[in-house]
Amino acid sequence: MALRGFQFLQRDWKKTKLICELCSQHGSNKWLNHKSYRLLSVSRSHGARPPGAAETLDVSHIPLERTRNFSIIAHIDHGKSTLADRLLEITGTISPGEGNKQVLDRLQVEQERGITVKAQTASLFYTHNGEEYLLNLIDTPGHVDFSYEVSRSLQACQGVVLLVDANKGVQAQTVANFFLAFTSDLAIVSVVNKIDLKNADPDRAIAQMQRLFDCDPDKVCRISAKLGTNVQSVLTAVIEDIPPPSQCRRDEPLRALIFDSWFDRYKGCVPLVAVVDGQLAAGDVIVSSQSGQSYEVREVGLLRPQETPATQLCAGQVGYLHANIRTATEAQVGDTLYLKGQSVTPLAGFRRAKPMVYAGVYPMDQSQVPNLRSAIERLTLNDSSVSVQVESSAALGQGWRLGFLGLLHMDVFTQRLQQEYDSEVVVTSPSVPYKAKIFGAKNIKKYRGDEIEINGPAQFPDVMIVSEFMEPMVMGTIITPDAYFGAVQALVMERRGHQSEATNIDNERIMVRATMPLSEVVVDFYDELKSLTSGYASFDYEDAGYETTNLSKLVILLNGEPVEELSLIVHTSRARSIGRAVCARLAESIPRQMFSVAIQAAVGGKILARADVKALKKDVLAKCYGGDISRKMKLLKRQAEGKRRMKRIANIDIPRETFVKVLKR
Ligand SMILES: Nc1nc2c(ncn2[C@@H]2O[C@H](COP(=O)(O)OP(=O)(O)OP(=O)(O)O)[C@@H](O)[C@H]2O)c(=O)[nH]1
Repeated sequence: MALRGFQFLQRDWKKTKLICELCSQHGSNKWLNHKSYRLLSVSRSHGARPPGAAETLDVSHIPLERTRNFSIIAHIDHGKSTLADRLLEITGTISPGEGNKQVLDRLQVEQERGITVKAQTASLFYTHNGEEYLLNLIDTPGHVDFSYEVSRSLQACQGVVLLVDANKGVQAQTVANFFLAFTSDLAIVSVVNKIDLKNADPDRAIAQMQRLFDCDPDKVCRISAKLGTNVQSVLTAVIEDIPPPSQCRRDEPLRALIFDSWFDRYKGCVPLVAVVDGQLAAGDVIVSSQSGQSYEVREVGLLRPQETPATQLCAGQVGYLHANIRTATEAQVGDTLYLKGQSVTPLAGFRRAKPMVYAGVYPMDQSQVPNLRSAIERLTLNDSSVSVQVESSAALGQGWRLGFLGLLHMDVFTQRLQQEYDSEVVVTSPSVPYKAKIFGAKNIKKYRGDEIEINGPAQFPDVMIVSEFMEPMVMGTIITPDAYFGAVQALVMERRGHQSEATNIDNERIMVRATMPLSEVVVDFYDELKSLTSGYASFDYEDAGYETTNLSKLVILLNGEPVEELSLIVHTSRARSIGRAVCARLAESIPRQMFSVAIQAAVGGKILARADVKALKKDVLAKCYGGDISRKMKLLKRQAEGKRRMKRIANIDIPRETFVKVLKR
């Protein structure tokens, strides 16, 4: 396999360079100097084996009793990926070394931002009391916007390692993740990390865990994932306290649940499956229970963390398969695979993620629509929490209305579109999913029911026919030092929230639970909370249904022309203040044009706010007296490049980022 790849790369070096640029870290023009590591980099990032490492694993002899499937869960930055690195090292999956930093954070966006956005799996072999165990580890993201990755991963596990930072103690996402694991009936191994820090207080963190989660303080592992201190005790606890997947049956017909998948340009869709019953090997013909299509399996294997082929995958194990599945829509997460000719009951699959924010996503130019369509299809295969609907706009042309789990999720998704699929996009102002009850909807052709969902300003109905508007609410959990309790309460009230409880989790910190409108939370609540509490408070939220509200559509006009893409749905009491803020922000971010621009915010034809951008002719060559022509060309080229990144709306050039910026307070 590696040799074939090598010959191919030598024959077609242009393609090779392209691949490497996609991997970006290894992009280089110097083909001759780089051919060996180029092959390695292609291998690493696309999952194949490096040369010489191709050995087929046989894991069929490891019984269910010696198999453990577990996730590492924690608040953001408490050290999940660092612990995963140490576990990979201890089990010999990767060799110990300086270069092993967050090995499972393989996406470029993860490395750039230093956060995990995608759950990653690795199979480890570990000998305990003279017996070999197969441990399937899933490293999960910590940020609330990626909680769908956590809940999906937990379905493939029988237990979790719950990690708490010894310095910061229990945080809001720790509480949310604990309840996710607890309600899924999973065994919990409690671990306090970062005990090496100067101001670490593991006793305080353990006391908090005991108080909130009722865990046995003597069983909490105290570790430093960074230095490797006591990490072995985590592996022992995983083996002793997490049960094996005993509900799996190896002698039953095959049932394999797809719980992740990704697109490989050579191998097509690569599903990652949890084999629940039976076994799966190369040569088997499998059927998708969703599409009914059948495929011949070419290869099965384990992630270590690269793809490593195996003779077979047995019930209780987690691994990938290659079956020449060509289109991204064929291997959907939640699908059950079974052997052709056998009849089985499909597995329950996954609850679909409920989008928290919607935004229009459009190509920079309409000729890129087919590319963007295929990029969105391939990326949503790897991120199944994104919902997709086709939409079109007068100014931006054909595009898509995508549903995300939060603004960070939206940001990461659009960054991945650009980095992994070279698709640059314009994103319109995000909006939460509102609802409206319509008078006499039966008589209005375009409404099918009494209640409609409003996922963006373009869908906002005429207020005359609406009997009631409803907005999505969330139950927020805030953990804050008690010195900031008053400030936090004031912030919650300012954001139209109402506090339902406040619990002391120790002598210094309070956990506040409050119901708040999602629209008030989603944009910048966390930033504001962090700055109010000098970074000490943490925040997490969960869905809390809908409540009646009063909404208006704030229309933004540029030189008198309404711009749907910049319009917003707002709480009526906030229309004027948001209108003013949006006009001011637009005035700052719209570059001065050849003519003056009037920016207005209006509700139902009534102008509530206005700002102006004065006219200007930008002569980039103004300071270039005589001189070299290449210098002038460079300046003009830079100006043209800048213009390309703008979107022309109502004859006005608007920078791409403006659409999201208008929402910030
Ligand atoms: N001093 C010290 N630092 C640690 C330890 N474990 C992790 N860190 C540091 O904490 C930071 C966050 O670590 P990560 O492993 O990325 O945390 P994470 O929980 O995976 O982060 P997300 O996946 O983004 O939620 C990094 O700078 C690590 O080097 C530890 O035991 N001691």
